[in-house]
Amino acid sequence: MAGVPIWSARLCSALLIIFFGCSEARSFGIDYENDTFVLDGKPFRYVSGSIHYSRVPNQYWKDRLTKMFAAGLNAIQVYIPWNIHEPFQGQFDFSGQQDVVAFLRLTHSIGLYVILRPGPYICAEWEFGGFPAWLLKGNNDIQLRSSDPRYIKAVDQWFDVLLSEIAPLLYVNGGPIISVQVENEYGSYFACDYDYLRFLRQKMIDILGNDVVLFTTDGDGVGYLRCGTLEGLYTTIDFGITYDPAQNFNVQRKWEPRGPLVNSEFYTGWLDHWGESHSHTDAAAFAKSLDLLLAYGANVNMYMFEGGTNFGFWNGAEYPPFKAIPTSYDYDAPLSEAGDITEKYIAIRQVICKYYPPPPIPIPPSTPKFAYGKITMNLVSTIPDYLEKYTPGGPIKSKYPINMEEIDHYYGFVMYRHILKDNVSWPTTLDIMGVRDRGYVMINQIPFGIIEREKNTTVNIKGVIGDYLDILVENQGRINYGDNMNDNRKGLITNVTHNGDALTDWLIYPLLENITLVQSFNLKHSYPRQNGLLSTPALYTGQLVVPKKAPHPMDTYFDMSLWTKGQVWMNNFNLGRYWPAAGPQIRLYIPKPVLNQGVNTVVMLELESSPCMHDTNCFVTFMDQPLINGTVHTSVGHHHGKLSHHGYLPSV
Ligand SMILES: CCCC/N=C1\SC[C@@H]2[C@H](O)[C@H](O)[C@@H](O)CN12
Repeated sequence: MAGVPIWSARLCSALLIIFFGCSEARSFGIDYENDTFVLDGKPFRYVSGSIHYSRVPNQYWKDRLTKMFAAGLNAIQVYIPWNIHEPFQGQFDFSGQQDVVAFLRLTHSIGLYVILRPGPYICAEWEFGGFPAWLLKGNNDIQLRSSDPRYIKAVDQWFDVLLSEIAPLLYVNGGPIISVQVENEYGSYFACDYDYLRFLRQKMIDILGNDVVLFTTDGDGVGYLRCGTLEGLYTTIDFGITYDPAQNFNVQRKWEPRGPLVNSEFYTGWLDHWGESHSHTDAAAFAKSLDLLLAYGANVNMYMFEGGTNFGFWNGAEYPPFKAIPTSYDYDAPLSEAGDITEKYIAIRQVICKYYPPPPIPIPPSTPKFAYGKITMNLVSTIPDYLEKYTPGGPIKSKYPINMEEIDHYYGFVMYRHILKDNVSWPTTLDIMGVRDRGYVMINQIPFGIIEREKNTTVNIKGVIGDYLDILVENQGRINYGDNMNDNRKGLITNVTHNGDALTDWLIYPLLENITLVQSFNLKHSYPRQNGLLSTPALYTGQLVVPKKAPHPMDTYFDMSLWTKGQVWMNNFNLGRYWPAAGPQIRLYIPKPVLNQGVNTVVMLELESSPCMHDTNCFVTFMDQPLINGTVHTSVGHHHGKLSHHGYLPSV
């Protein structure tokens, strides 16, 4: 699809002026003499906040954006994740939760301008930094974020489609978009490929025209700006709390001696990792620093203002070492994950009101939360028993294991099955170096251990000819930052070996894209085996009954603190990953739009250790309070010392 030429968008704008007598052409630019942005010829400073439409249910977009307007912001900053809009190469989705145009129009209607960050790379603790995983299929040595022609071809096609959607929403064309970022902290990446930046700049100009402010953002260090900036793109920086803005902005002034001062990511909080304490930034300290920045005349975007949730499999990861991001992206932001007003929100609003008239609307209330209480969960099937029924088309057969990208299964789980060709006595050690990222090893459904990338990639087994060696692999999220982003393939990316010899002939089952099938299961003979603390990965279901009267349903929180690690769906909506055994997140946010009045169906995949082995604990609880700062355990999953190699079949 060719990009819509800019003249057509410009023509629309001109016709608006002619036929509707708009008094003057709209304009947004930079006044280098007075070191300011200018909007329709008048000095303009933005006080902005970041929100990601992909992390907030679209039914709640208006609630969060209105709260941002009520805080005194005049703009929002938003990323566009490429992977939610082009799930398969050449297949585009801008509908429903992906309707970015609707989100931008809604933002405009509320009275907020937009600072757009279309990437193509966005970082953001988002899966693969926004890149679609199909970029890695077959391209074993693709160099992302460079002039690699394979990468450029994919970006070119994507930007033709995306920027054509965006052009009519530029400020000059009657929309809210006042500026557009090129790439993202490119100076932090090793490639330093100026031709790549020049390609992006030209692509944006070709479709968006010359009347939009294009800018870059990098950490406030000379080392970052050396490779992150480009002629024709306005240089901005990002940094957290400071009590000496001059020192921070001196770095920007080395590249932009004149023009507006801009902190594009003023950190209100910070990201979390499973197994590490929840991040916190003091509200008063942040407010004091914001006051100094506004007094200094800076343009500020607060990152994040509304963090939201990594629903589904959309979280990213840090590397090295590999550390996955939790489901909650609360970020200790002024608006909580559920959009609740916080102390930090009030403190920020008070500071903004020192510089601008108070917003013309009251602060909207936090949405009500309800504790729906405890429900019993029931076993549906172990994953090995589920395989035959779930994949009617049968598994993929291969001599050696195949990584997820090659089988066009990009997110979630894959089961790799090998039927033993020899009797192997205890302890036979398997090397599974290429596990990406975490694997659950079974013999005939008996757990024999957990393997983890770069931490523990060997497991001892025993078995006889014909036994099933099953390895259930979880893709915990692709690395979203740093120089290792090209190495992001998932599943088993190398062979499984014993004494250096590769095991051959594998059956490969992509898992759990369509959770609706789980409801049709009634496998009586299926029950989890237990070995030490581990139980066979298995599916469980339960029913939550919500009163059939207003104000139900309401937001609620899913507490599975007796469970260990897995995935959970509500009414087939993928709420995300849970890992209370690691923390700090102990409960998952369930937004009201996911629930129905009446019966709601929960499905859980418990990977490690089910509480249902002891009938009394097979339940989950719905609470009215979040819990994302719980106890953390870094040495999670290392049950090996407690495994016996006999395994036993408990009575279930
Ligand atoms: C020390 C690593 C810095 C990497 N940059 C980060 S971590 C949190 C934020 C978000 O990822 C944001 O998307 C980045 O642009 C900047 N940043």
